[in-house]
Amino acid sequence: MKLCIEHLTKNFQDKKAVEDVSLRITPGVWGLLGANGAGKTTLIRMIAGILVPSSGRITYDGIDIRDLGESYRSIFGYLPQEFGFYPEFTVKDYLEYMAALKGLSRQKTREKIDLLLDTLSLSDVRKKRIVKLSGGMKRRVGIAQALLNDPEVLILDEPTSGLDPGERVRFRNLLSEFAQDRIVLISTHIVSDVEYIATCNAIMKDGGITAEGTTEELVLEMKGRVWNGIIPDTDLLKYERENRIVNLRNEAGHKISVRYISDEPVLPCSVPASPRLEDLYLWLFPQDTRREEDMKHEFMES
Ligand SMILES: Nc1ncnc2c1ncn2[C@@H]1O[C@H](COP(=O)(O)OP(=O)(O)OP(=O)(O)O)[C@@H](O)[C@H]1O
Repeated sequence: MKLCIEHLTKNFQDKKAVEDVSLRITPGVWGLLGANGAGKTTLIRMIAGILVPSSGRITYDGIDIRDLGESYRSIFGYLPQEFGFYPEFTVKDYLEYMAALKGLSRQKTREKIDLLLDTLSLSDVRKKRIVKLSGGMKRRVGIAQALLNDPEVLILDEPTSGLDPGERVRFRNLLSEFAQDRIVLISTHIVSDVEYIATCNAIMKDGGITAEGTTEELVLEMKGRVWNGIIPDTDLLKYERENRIVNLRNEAGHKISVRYISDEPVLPCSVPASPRLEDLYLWLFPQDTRREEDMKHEFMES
């Protein structure tokens, strides 16, 4: 079971959304990390066979997915960022409709829907119209449809948006279990979605893959660059302007404990911190580092 992406490029007029991307994806959970506009959705839509690459190819077990046609779709599950449904559909109607599109038998459809509704805590709303559901529930319905055909390859685009923290944890556990002998690719800019469950991560930036490896391999890059310091709370904005602060916590006595990235310790009372994948991500995508306005807001609320 191997999904190979070979020198894949996608141009939209003069915009190169994906440029010369190559990946060999084997069973396990893969995290595809990148900021907004990095090219993740474009790459995923090509893997899903919805977008035709400008150049390069994608093979599954050595055969071009365009030649696999219907048989590729039957082993494939996909949760797009936004999924469409008729407004009249109840959860059950929608899942039955999707099961029919995927060619499941009636018996299999019934069994699978019952199981997924139960696993995703949707049994109580099976007769509810999807439009009436909360964002998190809608997302879980989307996840259920992606799992209907027990896909060998499961691709999820920003799967946890709208899920509450408890749902996120349950969802991560579900995926870890599901990925034992399958390929699960999760595209996200939320590092914690993949940090502890991904067998491998690929980080996308400006249409290309800038880093690839296990979480342990990737965080090595940040070794000796992550620190914890303590600053007076009145100096937060000054320090924030001058340093790459990735996290903070209010302490007693008008102090703030600050996690920051720097080649050298520069804040008072600095001690080295164990690097995490999030540190590397924020190093690569400084624009996703906590914005000054967010920090000011959080600081004033606390
Ligand atoms: N149909 C299109 N026509 C023109 N440009 C596009 C099109 N689709 C995507 N792009 C551009 O390609 C780049 C990559 O977009 P893409 O949606 O793949 O990024 P992304 O990493 O998925 O971002 P997000 O997390 O915001 O969805 C962006 O600059 C985007 O504006």
